[in-house]
Amino acid sequence: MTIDVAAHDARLEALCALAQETRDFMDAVALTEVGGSEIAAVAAELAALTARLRLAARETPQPLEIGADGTVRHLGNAVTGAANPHALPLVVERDPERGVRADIAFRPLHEGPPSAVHGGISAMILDHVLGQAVAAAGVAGLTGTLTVRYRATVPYGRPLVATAEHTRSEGRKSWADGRIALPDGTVLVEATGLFVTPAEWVGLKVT
Ligand SMILES: CCCCC/C=C\C/C=C\C/C=C\C/C=C\CCCC(=O)SCCNC(=O)CCNC(=O)[C@H](O)C(C)(C)COP(=O)(O)OP(=O)(O)OC[C@H]1O[C@@H](n2cnc3c(N)ncnc32)[C@H](O)[C@@H]1OP(=O)(O)O
Repeated sequence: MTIDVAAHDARLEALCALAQETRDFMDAVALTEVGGSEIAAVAAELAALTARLRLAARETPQPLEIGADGTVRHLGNAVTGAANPHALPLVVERDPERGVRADIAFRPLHEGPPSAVHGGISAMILDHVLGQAVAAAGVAGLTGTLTVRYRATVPYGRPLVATAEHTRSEGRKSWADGRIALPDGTVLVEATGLFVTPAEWVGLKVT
């Protein structure tokens, strides 16, 4: 079987653009003040679009890909996947001082308590960045436990920063600490997690 790489890449690019349009749509749904009949008309158009996409569908989102250089791309990931409308998407970078870091831009869509971000959303982001910190340390694993301390409510609509670092490993168990903070370093939520490397992942190098 031959794969047209250019067509494949162009399709994925189009899918990522569709996911971003979908995020914009979801934001608009959360904030709209248009009238009921207009809402019903938009819902009908949306249902027709959904039917078009379902004409050809996969059973799972875009898969995790590990490049020859060990870099990981997971376009279907719920936190980082550019092709997944659920994702912010978060862009996680290696931080020379602190393991990994990511700029976060929460939106009104993420509201939990009035005017603040849902605690489960913050926990999801922390789960992910802690996981990437242990992966960056060469000991990628699945979350065993995650402990979250909510110090202050998390605002949406303003820039925030998530950081995390691997702290230690014992056998297949690895620990990481992380936090979501204001740009001035004020910590809003902090977490510590234990990640277990499945036996079949031992030795896997991801960067
Ligand atoms: C081969 C292809 C690989 C492809 C993927 C490759 C790489 C991925 C690459 C990059 C990843 C990049 C970033 C990651 C980013 C984010 C991470 C997202 C994290 C998640 O969103 S992930 C979803 C939620 N997560 C789960 O879905 C886990 C479900 N669960 C299981 O899959 C198993 O449960 C597992 C694997 C956890 C353990 O299974 P197991 O059979 O390997 O473990 P076992 O029993 O042998 O225990 C060994 C030692 O760990 C201790 N231990 C075990 N479990 C523990 C627990 N929960 N708490 C505390 N300690 C625990 C034991 O007490 C023992 O400790 P001791 O050695 O001291 O006795």
